[in-house]
Amino acid sequence: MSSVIKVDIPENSYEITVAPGSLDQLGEQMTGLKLGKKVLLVSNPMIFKHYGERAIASLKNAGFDVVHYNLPPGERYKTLNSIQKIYDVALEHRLERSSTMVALGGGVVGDMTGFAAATWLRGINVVQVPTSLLAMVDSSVGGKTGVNHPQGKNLIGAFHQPSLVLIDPEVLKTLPAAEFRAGMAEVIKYGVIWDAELFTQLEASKHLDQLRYVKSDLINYILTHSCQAKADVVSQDEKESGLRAILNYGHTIGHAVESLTNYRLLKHGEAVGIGMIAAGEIAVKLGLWQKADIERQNALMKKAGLPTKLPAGLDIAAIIDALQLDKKVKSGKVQFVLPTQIGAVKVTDEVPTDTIRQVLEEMAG
Ligand SMILES: NC(=O)c1ccc[n+]([C@@H]2O[C@H](COP(=O)([O-])OP(=O)(O)OC[C@H]3O[C@@H](n4cnc5c(N)ncnc54)[C@H](O)[C@@H]3O)[C@@H](O)[C@H]2O)c1
Ligand SMILES: O=C(O)C(=O)C[C@@H](O)[C@H](O)[C@H](O)COP(=O)(O)O
Ligand SMILES: [Zn+2]
Repeated sequence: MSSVIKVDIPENSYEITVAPGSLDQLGEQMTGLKLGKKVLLVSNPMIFKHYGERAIASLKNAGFDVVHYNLPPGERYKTLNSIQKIYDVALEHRLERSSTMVALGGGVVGDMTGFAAATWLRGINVVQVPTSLLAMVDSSVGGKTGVNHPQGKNLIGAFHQPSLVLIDPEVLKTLPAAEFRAGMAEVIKYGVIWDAELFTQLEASKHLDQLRYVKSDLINYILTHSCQAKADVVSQDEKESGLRAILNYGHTIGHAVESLTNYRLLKHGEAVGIGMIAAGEIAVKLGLWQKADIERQNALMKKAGLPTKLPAGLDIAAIIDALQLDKKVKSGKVQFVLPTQIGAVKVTDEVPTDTIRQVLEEMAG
């Protein structure tokens, strides 16, 4: 079963195709988009080993002239230094304004390839072919691209929408289980912030961490509902001047924890899950959310195999300080995305620091 979701942004509209086996149709799918002949496929060694040759064969069959480059794997390499290496390859192979970079990988490859494409020759085409659950449901859609600064997460970047997002759920078969679990945090996020029906479906599933092996329509349902939620939000507010901030649910504390632990202890999705629990607890303490609802959220997080406590030994004062580097900070005030019911959130800067501290202390591992 395949589905197409439209991201409707003036002058930047594109489609997200979710279709099993579609990796072999990459070239064909790109043909209709009137892109130039030259393609730089960016991946990492592990993903390239699994899927690189198939992607390249499909591109070549469709008449594209392809070179490829593998980034070192991992969040620690999501840096300007890695972007410089992509530029070097782009220069060596004379990528032109009409050329395309194809990101074949998880969110790290996607964010960096997107940023290189956004900035090379002041912007060339990018196609996202996400291979992790997280990249399929989140990072490949919406055009946020970038890298980390040594002091903080995603501090350098640009909005640059892809020309196409091509999701082949079959590639999830090789995704390590822990990565699948981490991606599920962003799926649960959509349930809490936007799509109560998705949330209920996740609650009804017995095999949240095994879904990619189970023969059921649920994985397709999860991919399409998550992409639809993101497309709905981004279509209304491409550059986060308002509504889009809700996609940052769990990220205010999540990003602080991720960068304070030097991207070594937690995967992005795990840190976001911890941040969602913290934001939920803050919402309950402020009387915005019912206890019964946060219990549902946290039960889902446990069922998905996600951590629910802060890593041991983290300095709570350092987390509170790091919140100041969040991109949502306005006039020095930290903004939180807080749930009000399953499927709805509000953004507020009225969260007392004492409440944040109390919640973090309760969550200390
Ligand atoms: N731009 C956005 O809107 C957005 C949204 C969410 C997250 N992000 C970013 O995405 C990144 C996290 O992405 P991620 O969770 O995909 O991590 P990742 O890109 O590091 O991928 C996780 C691991 O899975 C491996 N992998 C990926 N697909 C595979 C497959 N099919 N088979 C085997 N191995 C595979 C990768 O090699 C890597 O080791 C973070 O940097 C985060 O900030 C960006
Ligand atoms: O697309 C968005 O907008 C999001 O906030 C999605 C997040 O899951 C993602 O991690 C994003 O990169 C965070 O954005 P940032 O602006 O806080 O870096
Ligand atoms: Zn995220």
